[in-house]
Amino acid sequence: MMGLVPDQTGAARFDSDGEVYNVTATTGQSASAAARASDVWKVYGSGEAQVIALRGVSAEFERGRFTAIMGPSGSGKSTLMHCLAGLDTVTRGTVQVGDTTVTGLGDAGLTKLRRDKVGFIFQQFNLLPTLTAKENILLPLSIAGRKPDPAWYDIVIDTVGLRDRLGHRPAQLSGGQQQRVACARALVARPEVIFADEPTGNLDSRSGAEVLNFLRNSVRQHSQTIVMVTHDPTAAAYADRVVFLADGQIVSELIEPTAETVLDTMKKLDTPAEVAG
Ligand SMILES: Nc1ncnc2c1ncn2[C@@H]1O[C@H](COP(=O)(O)OP(=O)(O)OP(=O)(O)O)[C@@H](O)[C@H]1O
Repeated sequence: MMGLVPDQTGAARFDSDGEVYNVTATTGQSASAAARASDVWKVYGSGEAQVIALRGVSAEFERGRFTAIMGPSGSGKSTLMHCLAGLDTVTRGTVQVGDTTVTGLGDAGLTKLRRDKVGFIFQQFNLLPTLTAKENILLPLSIAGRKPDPAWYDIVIDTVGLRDRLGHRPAQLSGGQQQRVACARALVARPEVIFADEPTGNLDSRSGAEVLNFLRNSVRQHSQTIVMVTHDPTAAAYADRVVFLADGQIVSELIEPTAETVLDTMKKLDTPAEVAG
């Protein structure tokens, strides 16, 4: 008998033939969380057009860990990431990044949060075409009126392997190199947490692997916190932990995932008739 079993928090647990994936994402509170969602609901529209994108999501994203968010199309992955990063407002519930309560911040507070506490990596790179790689990397710090820590800047540039490309503009770089510029831009400010939305979605598998290795190393060697939305089980396997969403709820979690265990869990989520028992 397989079923989605509501737990005490109102979230669901994936239960299949005695094999239970514990959803520790929904329990307890730890001081080491870099980001936290508590009973987050997100409703778009109203009346017949209403969509409930998140239904009481509670999750913690530990400091110095790499977490992937997976789930079927429309399950709420991007919505959750946008709410965590202060790019979208929640309908109900609370979001915290470090010691900042994001929910309730006004425009000035949100701008400060995005400038000082979070870094972003998007599928489309989002580099400014008229700026060189170096100028793109330093842009968020320049806007904030901050200077990079020279030693850290050097580490970031060497880790992403861009030293001989710093004077190039995005159009003169490959997709993989452009995404590495975007990774360096996110890392150089040492944000509390980096949110990556399908960072390898536009890359071939080799460039994708380079970017993922770089992200994983920044977690392992420099204690960066990363939360990444992906559709790709191979990409998710680079993370320390995978949180699975289905229909706006966290339904499963894997620690130390492999591409196989991620794929296996996704297959179960993709067969709702079977899941519903
Ligand atoms: N701005 C919006 N207005 C109305 N509905 C929205 C909006 N953004 C997202 N939704 C809906 O909310 C639900 C969750 O969307 P979301 O983009 O978070 O899913 P996802 O898991 O990231 O999907 P995908 O994997 O396809 O990118 C979907 O049903 C989507 O249609």
